[in-house]
Amino acid sequence: MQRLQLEDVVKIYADKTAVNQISLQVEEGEIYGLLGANGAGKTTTMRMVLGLIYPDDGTILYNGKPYNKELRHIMGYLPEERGLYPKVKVSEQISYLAQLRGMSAKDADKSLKYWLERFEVPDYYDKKIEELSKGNQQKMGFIAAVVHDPQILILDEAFSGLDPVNVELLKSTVKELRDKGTSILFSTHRMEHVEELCRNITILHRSNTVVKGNLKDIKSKYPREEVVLGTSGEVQGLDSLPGVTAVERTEDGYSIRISHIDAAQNILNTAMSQSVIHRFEVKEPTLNQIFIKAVGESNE
Ligand SMILES: Nc1ncnc2c1ncn2[C@@H]1O[C@H](COP(=O)(O)OP(=O)(O)OP(=O)(O)O)[C@@H](O)[C@H]1O
Repeated sequence: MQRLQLEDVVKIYADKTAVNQISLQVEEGEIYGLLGANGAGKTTTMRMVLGLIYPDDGTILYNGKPYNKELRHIMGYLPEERGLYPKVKVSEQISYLAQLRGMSAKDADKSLKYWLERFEVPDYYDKKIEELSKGNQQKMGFIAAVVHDPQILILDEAFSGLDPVNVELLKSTVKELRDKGTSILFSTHRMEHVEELCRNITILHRSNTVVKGNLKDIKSKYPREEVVLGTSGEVQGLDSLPGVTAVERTEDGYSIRISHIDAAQNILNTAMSQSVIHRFEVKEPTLNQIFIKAVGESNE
């Protein structure tokens, strides 16, 4: 089922088009990656989905229906900038936010306690936000976004400021929410997180959609331009093979840039005639490479 649908959504600020005809669909139990360079239009898109600002054109549907105020109860938002009041206690603040989203005081308290236990910080219940470290404030922001068990969760740089252990903790929580059916709009500049979590993505650049679709399909359409070669010793003449554009020595062999897939076979033959091969891989482009390429091409 489609939880969230954007069709040709436009937002214009004075003479600046911040979002130009974005269309995307997020299904039940899906994490959708919303990516883009700085100023591309991601936050504006998320704020429109949340009903904080209105689109100038296009439609946004939630479970097939247009926006109404009750939808606040089924949406959760972790903004990029800190959204919690520094001087207010975690318990008061998160419980208040949960009640604004339709929970009873008792259920809100129960859910908050569950999440604090889950993140192994039950003692934060009575702490003020300002007493917590930056990373732990981020965790409280995450709890504030999920405490009322939203159907649609919007995460903007959810893992920023977290140490690697906490990144893993939040990542596994996000996956669990997805598996329970939550639809997640996930925005980040960290492409490796997108590769791990998202099925479909949109890359925005200067308000326009420059790449959109299933991440695996997108990757298969971009040419493979890197060969990783593990060898027992040196291999001569790799840089003069046709289609080889750059050769770099690595710890255990070579990283070779190619302009065409046909070059891979010649590389393998050349290497085999001179050395024992313990690794040969024609690498799929990373999302980072695809992002840089797509944004660069659209600049041109
Ligand atoms: N309230 C506003 N008034 C005027 N222009 C705005 C406003 N909010 C955003 N913009 C402009 O709209 C464009 C998109 O901004 P937006 O904040 O959506 O980008 P973003 O993709 O979230 O960027 P970042 O990765 O830097 O957070 C930018 O050019 C920005 O300057």
